[in-house]
Amino acid sequence: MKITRDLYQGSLALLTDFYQLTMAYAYWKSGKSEQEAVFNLFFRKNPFQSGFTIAAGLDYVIDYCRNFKFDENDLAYLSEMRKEDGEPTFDPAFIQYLKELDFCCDIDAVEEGSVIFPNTPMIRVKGPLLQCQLLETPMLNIMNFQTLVATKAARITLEAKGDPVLEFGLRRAQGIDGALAASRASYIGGCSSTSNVMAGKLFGIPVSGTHAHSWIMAFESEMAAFEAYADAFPDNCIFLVDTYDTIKGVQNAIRMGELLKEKGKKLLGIRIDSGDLAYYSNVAREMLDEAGFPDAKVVASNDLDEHILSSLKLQEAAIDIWGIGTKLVTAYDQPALGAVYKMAALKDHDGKWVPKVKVSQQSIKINIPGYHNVKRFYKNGKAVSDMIYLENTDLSAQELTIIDPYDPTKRKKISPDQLESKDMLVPIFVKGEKVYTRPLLADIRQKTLSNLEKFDKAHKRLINPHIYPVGLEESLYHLRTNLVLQAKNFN
Ligand SMILES: Nc1ncnc2c1ncn2[C@@H]1O[C@H](COP(=O)(O)OP(=O)(O)OP(=O)(O)O)[C@@H](O)[C@H]1O
Ligand SMILES: O=P(O)(O)OC[C@H]1O[C@H](OP(=O)(O)OP(=O)(O)O)[C@H](O)[C@@H]1O
Ligand SMILES: O=C(O)c1cccnc1
Ligand SMILES: [Mg+2]
Repeated sequence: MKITRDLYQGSLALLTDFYQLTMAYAYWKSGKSEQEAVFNLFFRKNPFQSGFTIAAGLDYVIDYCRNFKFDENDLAYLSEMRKEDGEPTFDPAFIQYLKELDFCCDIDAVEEGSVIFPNTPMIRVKGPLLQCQLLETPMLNIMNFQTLVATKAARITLEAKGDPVLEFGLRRAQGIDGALAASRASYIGGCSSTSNVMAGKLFGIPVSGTHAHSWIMAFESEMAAFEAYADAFPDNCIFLVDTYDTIKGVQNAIRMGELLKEKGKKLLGIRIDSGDLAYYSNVAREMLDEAGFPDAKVVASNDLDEHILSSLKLQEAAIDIWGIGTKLVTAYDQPALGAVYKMAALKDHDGKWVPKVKVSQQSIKINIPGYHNVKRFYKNGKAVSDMIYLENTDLSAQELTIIDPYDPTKRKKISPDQLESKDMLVPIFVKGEKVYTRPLLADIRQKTLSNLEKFDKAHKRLINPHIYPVGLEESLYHLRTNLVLQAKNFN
């Protein structure tokens, strides 16, 4: 088998946990496969102690659902599976059922690039129980990682305060697919470009880069290396100055700048990849300015993250462009988001929806039941709170109360007629048909930036961000409380 090409043989249907398939089989056998259900995908805590999260990955989910099909190879593999007693794991009639399976769910989701918060549904799936169940693992796989990295990228780009952030992560990313998804998510989160050429080709992300220390080391002197690079790329000269001695490197870059000037070309900048970046960037800035290159940019890299970036800004480092790899694409300080996918309602045999809760000793693990949506309220263009509400609730009252799902003493009154509002979930699939027009990636990135603008800076600071209010509409709060009490046999 070719490991890195054609590995999936065109089908992702088996990219799931085995228990999804055994449950699917058992649903089918017990006559429950077509019973209608609602599931929600959500997370319980913002990553990185952030005050917000950026949604990413929906486009992959759309692609997954559109190609939701077990192909001949998948079915052959499943047919060959055996139980301990040597009998086939799956009845041939079930294999035939899978073969004919036609994706027919309704899916609503928050758009990529949305600013989102714990406990609110990112994706809501309604459809036959068996299909809803089969979507769990692949959707979580996709959404958990891309949302995590998009959030990390947004935190970094917010601290960069408009300076370009170049994503350099490919060499340290979690494998091939992890690298591609991370480049995509980093761009959604606000990075300007990627060094990953394949991500550029596949997703249309701008590709950019400088050169490595090995380039310098391949020549007899740093100056000779700069000259050869300028010869090949006279319009794209950003010289890496720290291979031997950063100050001498900047002097050489300035000499090159003068040579380029004589040819009617321009020194774009320098890159510093070691040492005290505040100190060296300022020394380099002064040298470049004095030599008549005020437009030459200083690029910095070397194990940067949002915290070091923020510190460098406070130190007034003269850095214009930030190259960030490892800590961005691996989401270094929190390797997984922890989003979950939980049943919220099931239709009974009389066609009535029954809301469902999973009870837990840990109150944070008790899900929000029912077919619900999220409404975001805005005042003077700024987001003020999110309300999770049951779709059939009458919201025409003058005043609504939202209640914190984990602390009923935390409440907020909302006067809907004095505020603008929008529902966060938008229709993606209706009965298996795609109704959503997928935006261009560059537009999603733009949306992230403009969505973040709508939030007060208190929610965006790195340390102890102010918690954005998200609450349950009162009747949903009571429904949930009663269901939990019922499940615990209190009433
Ligand atoms: N002024 C600064 N304030 C805070 N952190 C900084 C500052 N300058 C550099 N850093 C960070 O400090 C760390 C320095 O790491 P390290 O000691 O491994 O690098 P180095 O010795 O400078 O370079 P290298 O090992 O790549 O030659 C990096 O994460 C870098 O981003
Ligand atoms: O530091 P990151 O945020 O991951 O950014 C990417 C790094 O990759 C390159 O060098 P590499 O780390 O391969 O070698 P180095 O450690 O000698 O710099 C580059 O010079 C950066 O340092
Ligand atoms: O283009 C660069 O400067 C670059 C690319 C990948 C990793 N580090 C640096
Ligand atoms: Mg390094």
